[in-house]
Amino acid sequence: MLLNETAERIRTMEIRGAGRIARAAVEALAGYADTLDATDLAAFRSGMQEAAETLLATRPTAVSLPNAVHAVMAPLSAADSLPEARDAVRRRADAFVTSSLHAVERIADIGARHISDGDTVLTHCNSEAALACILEAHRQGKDLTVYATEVRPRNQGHLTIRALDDAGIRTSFIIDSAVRSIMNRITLVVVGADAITVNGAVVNKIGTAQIALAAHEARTNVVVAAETYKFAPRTVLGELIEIEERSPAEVLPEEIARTLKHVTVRNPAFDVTPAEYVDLIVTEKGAIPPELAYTIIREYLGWNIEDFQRQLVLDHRNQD
Ligand SMILES: O=P(O)(O)OC[C@H]1O[C@H](OP(=O)(O)O)[C@H](O)[C@@H]1O
Repeated sequence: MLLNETAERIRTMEIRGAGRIARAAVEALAGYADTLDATDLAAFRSGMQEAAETLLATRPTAVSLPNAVHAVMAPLSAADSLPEARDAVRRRADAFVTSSLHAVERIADIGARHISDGDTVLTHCNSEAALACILEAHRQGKDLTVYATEVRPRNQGHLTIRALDDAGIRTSFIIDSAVRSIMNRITLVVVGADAITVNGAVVNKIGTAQIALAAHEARTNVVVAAETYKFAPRTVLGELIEIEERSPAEVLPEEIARTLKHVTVRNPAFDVTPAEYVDLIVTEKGAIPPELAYTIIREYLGWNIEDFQRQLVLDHRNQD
């Protein structure tokens, strides 16, 4: 698929879900590298940089996107020739896709251990990683009931109930605002993540934070299923995760909005759940309490404090 086409499909959410977005982006970069008509290495690097920026501009919140793009673009600066650079992009992209799919499988195995026979699980949105845990627990023969939310305004809950139904899992479908009223029946909340900060806060689909708050009040555990590339290295520098605000037309039809003079329709797509409302984060490297998010950033994403200090110096120089 062409790079611009992939970017558009990510922007319109035809391709969605933090992991799927990351895999689609690296595949688009590899395809672009194969066909990029560059006469020398410098032209290739700048063409690839432009392509990376087009992809990064599609959706701002899911950190899997910049992490995946970084993984593919990193070897470009070390390459000595154009064929070597082209080859490195392809190899890195293939490796990312393989390891991403493998990570989801590992998360399913590890996450399923935290789901017990007889659990009533609440999930929100349509997370590949969270669903993988639930489906694996079911596959292992655990008797589960799942509550799935609708997920206004884009209705990702419809995808979730289809997947649960296909697997033969007993499922109740509820509107987002019904969460607190059914929380006393829920024994475990399992959700995905678009980004996890260094202090263990979880950025996920709008509504996750109030689900976690209701779970906290009811003393119900909250498990987050997230690959290590959902952890946000730059939050070590104090950078905040940008929360995407999507078109008001997703929430209220324009013909109605047009008649309302004093009403502004807001459509934040994500919210932030503080670490204190999260009990466990299941990654492909193991399950950790949110307080250990920094260890994932340091050990598995390969970003250490020296990298950040160098980055800070560079940022200051650029500002001067
Ligand atoms: O990577 P996986 O686990 O599939 O999804 C992680 C998260 O990405 C989705 O965002 P959107 O629907 O693209 O806005 C949801 O917020 C979901 O929880």
